[in-house]
Amino acid sequence: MLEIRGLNVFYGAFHSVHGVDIICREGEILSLIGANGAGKSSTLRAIIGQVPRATGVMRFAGEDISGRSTPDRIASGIALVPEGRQLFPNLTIEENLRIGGYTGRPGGIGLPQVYEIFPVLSERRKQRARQLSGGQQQMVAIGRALMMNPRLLLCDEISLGLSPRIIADIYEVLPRIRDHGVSMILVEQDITRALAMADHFVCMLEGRVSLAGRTGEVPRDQIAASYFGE
Ligand SMILES: Nc1ncnc2c1ncn2[C@@H]1O[C@H](COP(=O)(O)OP(=O)(O)OP(=O)(O)O)[C@@H](O)[C@H]1O
Repeated sequence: MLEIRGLNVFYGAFHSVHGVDIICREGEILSLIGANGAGKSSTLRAIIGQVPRATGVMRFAGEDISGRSTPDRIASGIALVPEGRQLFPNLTIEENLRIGGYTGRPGGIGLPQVYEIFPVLSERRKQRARQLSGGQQQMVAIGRALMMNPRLLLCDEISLGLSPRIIADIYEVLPRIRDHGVSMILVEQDITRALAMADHFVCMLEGRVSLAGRTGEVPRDQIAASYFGE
């Protein structure tokens, strides 16, 4: 589904991501883990085409997307749930969701499917986004990305600032999203949560891949060591 070879990301003169390789297969959940500043968000933003400069090979669904604009990448089936949600606070849930439907791939996931995945959003669809709890806002952010009918959903720290119970609720829904034919790359700082959900993981340290493998096959202490650079 997605193949990245030798990705470099630059912010002006600053070289943020160094030669990163990532493969995400169809139907897979891949966790991208690492400490603050490891380069996880930069990698995610490079996949959707939102970094000032990136080099390397990026193939999605068999096509080279490295030279493509963000709207073209979204149209080909990649959607991002950005860090911090970035909703329109004065628009209703439904209006926020519909904004996602204006871009992306035609067909597939629409409002009925999003409301089926997140029933609470259906009950509150006329409420303004600012009236919602943090967890419900995060559901709207995920729902808006799903309205783009993605084949690959990129999630940037969807658990940030939420209580453990709400995080569990949101993570419980991810397999249902996968059932709609959506592969996922999850950026997380929480190793336990990230590994519990994913098929494969990639651990980053200071802009480089420090370890990658199948979850369950790599010992936990080895993952922790590559996370902290010990
Ligand atoms: N817009 C930017 N301009 C300049 N440098 C940036 C920018 N965004 C990120 N960086 C730098 O790139 C490096 C990687 O940051 P990035 O946000 O990708 O890491 P991260 O692993 O996602 O960390 P976090 O969990 O804190 O978001 C850091 O040194 C950061 O300061």
